[in-house]
Amino acid sequence: MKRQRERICGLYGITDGRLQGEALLETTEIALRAGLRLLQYRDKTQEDGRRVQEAAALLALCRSYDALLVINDDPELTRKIGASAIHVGEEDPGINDLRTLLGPEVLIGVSCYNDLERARRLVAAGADYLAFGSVYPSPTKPKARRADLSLFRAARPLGLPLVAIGGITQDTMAEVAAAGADAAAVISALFGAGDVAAATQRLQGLFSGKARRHHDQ
Ligand SMILES: Cc1ncc(COP(=O)(O)OP(=O)(O)O)c(N)n1
Ligand SMILES: Cc1ncsc1CCOP(=O)(O)O
Ligand SMILES: [Mg+2]
Repeated sequence: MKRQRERICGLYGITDGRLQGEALLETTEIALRAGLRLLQYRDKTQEDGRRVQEAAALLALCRSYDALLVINDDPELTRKIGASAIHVGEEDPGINDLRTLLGPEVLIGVSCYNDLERARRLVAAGADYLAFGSVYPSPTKPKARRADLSLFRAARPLGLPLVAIGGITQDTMAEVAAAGADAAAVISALFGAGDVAAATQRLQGLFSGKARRHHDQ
């Protein structure tokens, strides 16, 4: 199966590490039922047994909604459950090692922070999407480096889908889309919302309403 870069668009939900087990699966299904089609499993613990169980269950759930599951950080977990996408940052394994372990068909997303040179290098190395952020102060990762929204215009010629991350809420979603991001990755404003179904629909709608059609630019 070919890497599905066109699926990197719109609302990109990332699981909240505070949700585990049944609560994680139930909340994720609420978001999927409300229309989420791109999900990252992000769990920064070392609790491998639970992580394998949760990731495998999320993969089955995502497939039943025709959603793409991306695994954060962990190539071994990606391989073990047979996921078709992984996200890595500067402290994670590099693209060459990932291709050796996971093969040519797995989609690889990379964190570029606020660094266009890093983005250029990772395009050359074979990345499938580029993430920039934190575009706003992030409640989940308050110490994350900040990145300006102007990066999305600057990175457009690199030719890959562009993801914005960090502190994105209903108040800022339209601005992120208008800046030229293809997708907006969200943890707190989605999985921390009182009504996850309503938040999914609202965030997705705000993004789609302002998304640029890049071929028109
Ligand atoms: C879509 C997306 N963008 C950026 C990140 C951050 O990755 P990283 O810098 O490796 O930090 P951690 O998430 O691993 O703490 C991401 N996970 N997803
Ligand atoms: C993983 C990560 N990398 C930069 S900010 C961030 C967390 C995003 O979460 P939130 O949407 O709650 O700010
Ligand atoms: Mg990482």
